[in-house]
Amino acid sequence: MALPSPFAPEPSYTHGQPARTAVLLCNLGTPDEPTTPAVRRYLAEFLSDHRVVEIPRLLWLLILHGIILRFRPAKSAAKYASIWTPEGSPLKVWTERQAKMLQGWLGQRNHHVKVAWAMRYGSTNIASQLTALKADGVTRVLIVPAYPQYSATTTASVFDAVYAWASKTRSIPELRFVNHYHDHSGYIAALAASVQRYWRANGRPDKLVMSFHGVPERTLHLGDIYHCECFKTARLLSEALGLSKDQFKVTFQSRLGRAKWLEPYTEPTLIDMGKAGVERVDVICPGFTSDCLETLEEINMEAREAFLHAGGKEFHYIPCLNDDPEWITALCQLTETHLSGWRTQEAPDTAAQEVSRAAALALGAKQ
Ligand SMILES: C=CC1=C(C)c2cc3[nH]c(cc4nc(cc5[nH]c(cc1n2)c(C)c5CCC(=O)O)C(CCC(=O)O)=C4C)c(C)c3C=C
Ligand SMILES: [Fe+2]
Ligand SMILES: [Fe+2]
Repeated sequence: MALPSPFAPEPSYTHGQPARTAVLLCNLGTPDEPTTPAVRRYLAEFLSDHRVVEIPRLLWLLILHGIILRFRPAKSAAKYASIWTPEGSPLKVWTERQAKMLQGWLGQRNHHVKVAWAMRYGSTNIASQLTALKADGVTRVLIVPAYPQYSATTTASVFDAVYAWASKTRSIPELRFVNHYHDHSGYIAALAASVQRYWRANGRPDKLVMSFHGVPERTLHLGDIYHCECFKTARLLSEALGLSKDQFKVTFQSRLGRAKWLEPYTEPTLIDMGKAGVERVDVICPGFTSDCLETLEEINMEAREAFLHAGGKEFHYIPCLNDDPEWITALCQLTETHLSGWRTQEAPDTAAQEVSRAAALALGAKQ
């Protein structure tokens, strides 16, 4: 009797076929709908990831299931409802659009590449998308996280999901990973152009606040490079805009729990500015490549309210790069660099095909 294999059977799909290359754009994930049960499902998966919360497992699971998942889903669902669009969650809508545009851009540059998108948590997950790509004959995949700054909490977690899928797969495609692009010239230029465009239309602020998603401060001491990469992005953006040190400020948002996170925190900083007589602030979130709950609700609603309440006069939110053509061009340059050597721009290697076809025939003849 044959023992069952831990790997699912699969066709030897690469046999005699030319290599097919894909780019998988991976973002964080979002609930399927802005309801308490859907948000609870999403948060349960997200916050159970040991990359996201690095404290002893048992203690954390008790806190997560005993406290957080009881109260947070309803509050978060109301926030999601305030930013939801007819097409769904903004994070999903923008990520899908970026993938479509990148497909077109790469196609125009004669790359024979399939561009897909996936989410680390929730629907359209990384495993299901990799399985679909493989079923489509893809043999090489470039993984592109939507995060310009590397963090173990986000980037490494995307990679974990890819490795987990690969560990259950017999024929693993060739894999490449983009770790970060916090200092990529195209990304910085796209950010600078979006700020300049905004300022041409709306005038300039007293301060530009660059707000990045926070992480626990402990991760910095444990060696996470995220903090340094945020500051490098901010410095490069300020240089591109010709700002002096007193014209901008880097802050960190979205703190969760009681531990110390990276400082200065965005909202208290804005409150201090409002109290100190700063009349106009413009806020940009360079670490988010798509608008989402954290930018549209936490910054453009909550932080706005806090600043104005503290005495500020004008609050302007500068949107994320979303479907900005300069950003898609940067994404195209970035992927092109990482695709090099995979010969996506050439016709399939017919000589190699002939050899493998001949080998297949010879094998067939022997059986
Ligand atoms: C322990 C908690 C969290 C860490 C660490 C963390 C890091 C981190 N997150 C992003 C990007 C996004 N986070 C988003 C939402 C979100 N983040 C956390 C917690 C941590 N994030 C929670 C609980 C939530 C859900 C919303 C809520 O209940 O407050 C999002 C938006 C998702 C959306 O659906 O719109 C993004 C994007 C980064 C880049 C990062 C570390 C660098
Ligand atoms: Fe987050
Ligand atoms: Fe938040």
